[in-house]
Amino acid sequence: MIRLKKIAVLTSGGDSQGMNSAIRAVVRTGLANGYEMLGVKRGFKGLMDNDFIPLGSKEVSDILYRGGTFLQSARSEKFKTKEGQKKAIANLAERGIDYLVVIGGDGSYKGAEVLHQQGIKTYGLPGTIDNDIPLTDYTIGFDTTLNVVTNAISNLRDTMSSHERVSVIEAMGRSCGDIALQAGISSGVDAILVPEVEADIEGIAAKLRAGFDRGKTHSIVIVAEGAGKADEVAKKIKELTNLDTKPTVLGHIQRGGTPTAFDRIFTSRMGHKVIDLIKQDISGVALGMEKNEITYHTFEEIFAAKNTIDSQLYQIFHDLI
Ligand SMILES: Nc1ncnc2c1ncn2[C@@H]1O[C@H](COP(=O)(O)OP(=O)(O)O)[C@@H](O)[C@H]1O
Ligand SMILES: O=P(O)(O)OC[C@H]1O[C@](O)(COP(=O)(O)O)[C@@H](O)[C@@H]1O
Repeated sequence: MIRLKKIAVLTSGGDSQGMNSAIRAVVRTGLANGYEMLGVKRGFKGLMDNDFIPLGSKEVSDILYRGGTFLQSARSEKFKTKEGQKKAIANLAERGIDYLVVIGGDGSYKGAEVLHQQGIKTYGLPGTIDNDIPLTDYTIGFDTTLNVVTNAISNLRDTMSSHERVSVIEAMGRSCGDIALQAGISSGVDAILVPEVEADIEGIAAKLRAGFDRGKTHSIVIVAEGAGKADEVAKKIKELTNLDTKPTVLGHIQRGGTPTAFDRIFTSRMGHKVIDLIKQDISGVALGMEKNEITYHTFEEIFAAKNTIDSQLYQIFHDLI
């Protein structure tokens, strides 16, 4: 009897909207190409705990439009140890898994790369809302998060305007300001603080004060979490302007919600492409989108590349305020 080749898929690190759609695309395309498909629960933790489930077409129905990940996600310190990795590799061997697809952020890519170095054929799909992975224009969930943040800012603007206040909104992004920058542009905010650029808080405060003196009824400042805390920035602005300033931390609300059409199509394309790479026996690579093409690079290339703020967008923002 011919043994079908086996592909396992897992989600790791912070979840992001579109992970379910990505799992569905990998599974359905894999099945259509004659592979046996399995899911691993709770990321690398499940690999070490031998927590696998068979995935047929039915198991991935009704998940396309759901946020989160039905395979669950986790962060695991134990997997960073040689002992943890040995356990994971032994479980993969025992089950005869030929290929492993890891959907997660840059930390998860490190995990995928250490397995690849130890002989496992691994693939990365960029699952993080932060958009902080080099060599891809987008990560899974980033577009959905932008829409969530844009809607949240719109709600805040209404009440800030009625009360003539300044709103300081903290968005996610520990080392990358893309959520703050792009949601800031889409919302027409007055100032953006990102971790990649040193903030001129006195200059921002002076502009906000001048705006109110001209008759503005509200102002919005968006700060990426890696650039400062909303309450501290709000306190400073209040001190410098004497304007009523309120902090809001958007928190995990940003990671939820049904994925946008963009995230669903993006993940469907990557799921399709990863099976294509498996068929060609190309491994140790992560996928992404560059100039609307689905592309791939080795993990090493991705780790060597630097993720920088989009200077053109940053300039566009400053020319629009
Ligand atoms: N250097 C590493 N070696 C092995 N595994 C790693 C390494 N860095 C991260 N991981 C694994 O990937 C998981 C997810 O990474 P983390 O940085 O928390 O999230 P993300 O993948 O979203 O960036 C970690 O909990 C750990 O199990
Ligand atoms: O949900 P947690 O574990 O508190 O992590 C919060 C972090 O997760 C993120 O949403 C995504 O980060 P990762 O890509 O590292 O998972 C960050 O923006 C945020 O700082």
